[in-house]
Amino acid sequence: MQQYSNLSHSLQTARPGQASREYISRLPATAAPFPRRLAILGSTGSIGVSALKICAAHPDKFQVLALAGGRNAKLLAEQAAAFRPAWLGVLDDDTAAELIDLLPNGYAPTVLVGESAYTSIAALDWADVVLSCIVGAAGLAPTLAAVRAGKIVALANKESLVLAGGIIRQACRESGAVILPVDSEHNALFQAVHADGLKPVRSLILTASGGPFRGWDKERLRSVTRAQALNHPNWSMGAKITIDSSTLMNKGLEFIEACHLFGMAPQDVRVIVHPQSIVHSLAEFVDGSLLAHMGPPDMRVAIAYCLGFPERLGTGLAPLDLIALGQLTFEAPDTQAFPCLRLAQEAFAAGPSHPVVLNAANEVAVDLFLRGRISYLDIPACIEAELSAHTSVTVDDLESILALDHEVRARTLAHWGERTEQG
Ligand SMILES: NC(=O)C1=CN([C@@H]2O[C@H](COP(=O)(O)OP(=O)(O)OC[C@H]3O[C@@H](n4cnc5c(N)ncnc54)[C@H](OP(=O)(O)O)[C@@H]3O)[C@@H](O)[C@H]2O)C=CC1
Ligand SMILES: CC(=O)[C@@H](O)[C@H](O)COP(=O)(O)O
Ligand SMILES: [Mn+2]
Repeated sequence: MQQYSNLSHSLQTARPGQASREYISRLPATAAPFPRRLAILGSTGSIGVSALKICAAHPDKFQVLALAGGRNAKLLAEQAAAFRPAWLGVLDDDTAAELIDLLPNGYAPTVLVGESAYTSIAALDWADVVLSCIVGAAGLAPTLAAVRAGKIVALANKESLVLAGGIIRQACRESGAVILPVDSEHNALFQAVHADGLKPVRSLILTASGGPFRGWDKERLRSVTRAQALNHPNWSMGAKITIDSSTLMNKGLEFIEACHLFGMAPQDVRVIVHPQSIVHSLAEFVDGSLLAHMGPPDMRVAIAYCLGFPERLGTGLAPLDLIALGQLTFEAPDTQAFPCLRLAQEAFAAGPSHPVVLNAANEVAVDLFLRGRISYLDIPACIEAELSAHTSVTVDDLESILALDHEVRARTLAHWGERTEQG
């Protein structure tokens, strides 16, 4: 793993613009040995399920060592029966009991329970690659545990970088861990920057679909329903990120993620709306060239790239039919109707504790909206109110980040959870 590890570690600790040509001669042709031993945190979610499709398609390349879900015992039991990992993780005792009941006779994995299950699995000695795809702030401690253990971390949980980008980058430097970005835009950028041998980058351009309400004004957004907001035009994803996509908070989180991941100054990361979700992002170089990554809107592309890096693995996806697509269009984001992108950019500029507040308020607001307790437009209103009330505090370790996260959650829930139920 060593050569592989060095290359990618350098990529993320240096700004691409500062990377020298020496990387090119170190590009590994056949670096990490297969089969790779894989731990998946969040295997019962949308990303986890897609990742297991890649594993099933390449049984010679991956050994599934550990799977962790939250509370979906049935799906985890099915996955465990198919892949026979030695370790399983779940959130609570009831789920563990249900899971154990469902496991096939003669297969007795170690079942770990509770929050420590995820950090233990993340740091398992035997794991080569950890796929971090738990949703939300719950993914931070496991991501950090994997990074501290020096793993190759295929990172889908963008919230980890939003909450603790600086700490994670420092931990990568100390442990030699590498992060391979799974998030489609950052994976696209990784591929574009990598393909060009890490030459100086002038800016990064993140594409956004614009979500299901692209072109709507605030008046129309007032009456958005849960079902409408969960109906993403292009991607099939978990509920929380689907709502984030619709409010443009997803792009706000991704803006922060990109700044940390690629060591970019905020003014060098731009967002454009591209409703077809075929161009997944673009890197702009000093000579004016733009390298775009295109592909079908299916996360198996990005996941396979990370799990197989630097090899490319088959995904079984049909080739893109560009003639059938006809046209690819681009437009500016509407930050009046969708203020969450601006709120995230302002939070990033305001200092490290603001993104923690942004994320906690957003997670609570999205959950309240999904439960019919607040309206769609209450989501940005709630986040803006929390950010306005916040004065910077020091968040320089996991404990202080989680303490602030819990405090903001409690306050947001107390204030917004008590409001009149929505029809
Ligand atoms: N889906 C996508 O296409 C993309 C997702 N991402 C990111 O990847 C991450 C996962 O997204 P997605 O797969 O859509 O999410 P899902 O909601 O589909 O899945 C979430 C996973 O996390 C588990 N989980 C939820 N809460 C906890 C908790 N408190 N402790 C431990 N495990 C928990 C769930 O377990 P269970 O269901 O068993 O309770 C499930 O396995 C997110 O950070 C998202 O932003 C990034 C790019 C694209
Ligand atoms: C697939 C993926 O990476 C998502 O983050 C996606 O980008 C969501 O689409 P939006 O562009 O609508 O946020
Ligand atoms: Mn994305």
